[in-house]
Formats: sequence, C-alpha cells, structure tokens
Amino acid sequence: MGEPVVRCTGVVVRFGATTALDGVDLVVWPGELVAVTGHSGAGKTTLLGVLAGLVRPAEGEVVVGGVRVTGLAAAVGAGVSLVPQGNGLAAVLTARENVLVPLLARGVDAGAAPARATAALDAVGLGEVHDHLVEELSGGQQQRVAVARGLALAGPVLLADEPTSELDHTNREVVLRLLRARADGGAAVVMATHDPEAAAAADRVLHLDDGVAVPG
Ligand SMILES: Nc1ncnc2c1ncn2[C@@H]1O[C@H](COP(=O)(O)OP(=O)(O)OP(=O)(O)O)[C@@H](O)[C@H]1O
Repeated sequence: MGEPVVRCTGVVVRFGATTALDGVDLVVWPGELVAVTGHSGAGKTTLLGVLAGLVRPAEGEVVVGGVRVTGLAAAVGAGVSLVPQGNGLAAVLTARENVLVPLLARGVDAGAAPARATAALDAVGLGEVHDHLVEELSGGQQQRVAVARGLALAGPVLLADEPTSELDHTNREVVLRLLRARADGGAAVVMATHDPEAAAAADRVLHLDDGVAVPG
C-alpha cells in the first residue's frame, strides 16, 4: 500500500495561553484531497502552517515524504507548497512574476519556468492579465494568482488555505476542479475551508473544534 505523503502525529501548538492545536493526527495519501473545516479560530490555518514548516509544534511531529518537517526549509525540501490565506502576493510584481519567481527560487529550469507559469495562470482563467500588476487585480483575481502559484510548483503536497473564499461560483468550481485534478495526479492536497461546496468536493473532511479533531 506504500506510505502516506503526510503523517502528522499528536500535534500540539500553543500561542501563549491559547492551545491552537491539541493533539491532532492527520494522514494523507497520494491522490487524496482532504478538507480541513471548523469555526473561525478552530486551528485550520495553524495546522496548514505546521505542515508548511511555518509553525513549530510544542509536541508531536510532521513527516512529509519520509522527511521530518522541522521548519520551512525541510518543508520546501519535501516539496510542500502553500496557497496562504490572504494570498501572500507581491503587489508590485505582475501576476506572471508572482508565479514565476517561486519557481525559479525552487530551482525549476529557467528555460521551462515561464511556460509553466503561463500554463498555471491560463488554467485559473487569468490568460488576459498575466502582465498586470497584482495591485491592479480584483480580490478574486488575486486569489486565483495565488492558486496558480501553488499549482505551478507542482510538488507532492499542495496546501491551500481557504482558496475559494473570494471567488464567484464559476471560479470556485474551476479552482476546486484544479485541486481535484492535482490530487488525481498523485499529489496530497489539503485545503482549509469554510465553504460547504469545497468541503463536499474533498475525499475526506478533518473537522477541528477548538484545536481538536472531531469526527465529521
Ligand atoms: N501567531 C499567533 N499568535 C497568537 N495566537 C494565534 C496565532 N495564530 C493563531 N492564533 C490563535 O490560534 C487559534 C487558531 O487560529 P487559526 O488561525 O489556526 O484558526 P482558523 O481555524 O484558521 O481560523 P479562520 O477560519 O478565522 O482563519 C486562534 O485562537 C488564534 O487566535
């Protein structure tokens, strides 16, 4: 049966007196799209942060592709990419540059990277605005640039934090279809969401309640 891509065991995260995650276990296999749901403040972003090596747990461990994730460098090395909440785009770069720069930073061949960036932007329906500055784009367009950036990285683990929150129905379906396709291609995809339609598109739901995983 092979190995899961992501194995998260007994993860506890505390921010001062707040316990954001309280012993969370999560296993994700290649080909799975998992939705993480829960009320605002339940710990969804924190969990994705732990998987992305951005948040260090007080207890427990995360293993991705057989590598223990001890920080950002380990997560990047294991091929984790994150579509962050708030998109994390550089406003003064173009849509295309926002997708291209991380590809080059991760060592994608400079000859191949531009076509990959273009294809990812086309896939999310942004063919017309490749060369527009991000600050000139609408919130929904910016969100799709962030999704394109995550998709273009094409690693074995794609994390997406509320990737459809700014989108209309049509674009939400486009993004969900792309995440589904990425999982069908063998990646492990983990998506935090408040959107019941997005959760319904997942193979499985991990529901968090005040940092505790509860049966969905
Ligand atoms: N950097 C931080 N410093 C202090 N507390 C934090 C920090 N990040 C998160 N928290 C707290 O941890 C808890 C979980 O927050 P988290 O952002 O993971 O929730 P969430 O489920 O993603 O919420 P939302 O749906 O609103 O994005 C909250 O109580 C939050 O206030």
